[in-house]
Amino acid sequence: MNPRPTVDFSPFAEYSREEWAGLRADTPMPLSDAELEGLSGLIERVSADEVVEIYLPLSRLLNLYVEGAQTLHRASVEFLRKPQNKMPFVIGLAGSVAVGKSTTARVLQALLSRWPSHPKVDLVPTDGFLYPNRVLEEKGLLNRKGFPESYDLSSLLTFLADVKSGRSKVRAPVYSHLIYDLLPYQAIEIERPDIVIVEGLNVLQPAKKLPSDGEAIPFVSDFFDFSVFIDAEEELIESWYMERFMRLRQTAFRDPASYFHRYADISDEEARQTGLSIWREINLVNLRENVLPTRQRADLILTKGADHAVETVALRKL
Ligand SMILES: Nc1ncnc2c1ncn2[C@@H]1O[C@H](COP(=O)(O)OP(=O)(O)O)[C@@H](O)[C@H]1O
Ligand SMILES: CC(C)(COP(=O)(O)O)[C@@H](O)C(=O)NCCC(=O)O
Repeated sequence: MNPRPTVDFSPFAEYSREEWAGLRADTPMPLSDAELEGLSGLIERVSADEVVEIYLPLSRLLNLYVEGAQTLHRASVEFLRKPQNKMPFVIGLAGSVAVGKSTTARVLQALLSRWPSHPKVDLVPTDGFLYPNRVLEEKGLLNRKGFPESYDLSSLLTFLADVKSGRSKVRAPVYSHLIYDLLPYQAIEIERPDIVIVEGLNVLQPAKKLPSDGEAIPFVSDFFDFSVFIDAEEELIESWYMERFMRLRQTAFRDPASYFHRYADISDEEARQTGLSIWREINLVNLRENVLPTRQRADLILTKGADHAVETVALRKL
């Protein structure tokens, strides 16, 4: 008997690194070595190969989506015969703690802002929408930072609704990893952006009912025009988390203002144990319970291997 032909039900088309790199076409590499250096996070610089082979094709694809949305917006303004403000294109960027969201967000911001049709690209990390430590403590959530319930969801939704209604100036609160809390008098102000990149663990979470009135509320991702999930094996992410933790111990934790200052002077082994237990008891649990289950909701999944090198790219079929 002939085996049944296999049917591909996956909503994604998968590209190997080589196939994806070939989609760059003639997009020029717009970043100098010095700019790349400035963009990288704490430990390793993002390699020029990575930018050329992965992030340039992605910026080219996103440019097509953004220009398509701009054309559609102009057509509907004409149809409605009502003047409307500039409408930013919103990109959601999700994935585990330490998988490389903020580094990727900064690379994309730099690349996307080189296109003349969308030069103003703003970046908003969702940690600014965590409840302040005082509130987390009252709610018994101080050890659940990053879990869905640790965010002020209505404030995040209000921010996104303001951005997507074309308001000319919108402010987002700011979280500090140094003091491990919100910065009370600071805000990210975004003013008439072309693109907003919203980066955070939980941006693809399904909607929850707000306890206040039991009304159904939107998904955060309802406000996204495109979303990206960054994925990697747990062991790799743990090693990136630990590398960053041990490096911070020699840098930021030395600052007496740092919440983690007490970890600056303990032995390497004690620090390693502390970092590992924060990873295993908080961030890994959150990855398994809340973050990973949202992966299939993204429009594009970047899967990384060792050294943060992207090995496959899965793009939602249109
Ligand atoms: N593409 C990359 N190439 C090299 N190192 C990277 C890359 N992306 C992230 N890193 C490193 O991995 C660690 C975690 O990255 P980060 O962007 O801070 O993660 P997240 O925002 O997801 O917590 C940092 O030390 C950063 O320097
Ligand atoms: C601040 C974070 C929750 C990330 O927030 P995000 O910007 O992804 O919304 C995370 O990086 C973090 O610090 N988690 C807390 C783990 C701990 O208690 O140390």
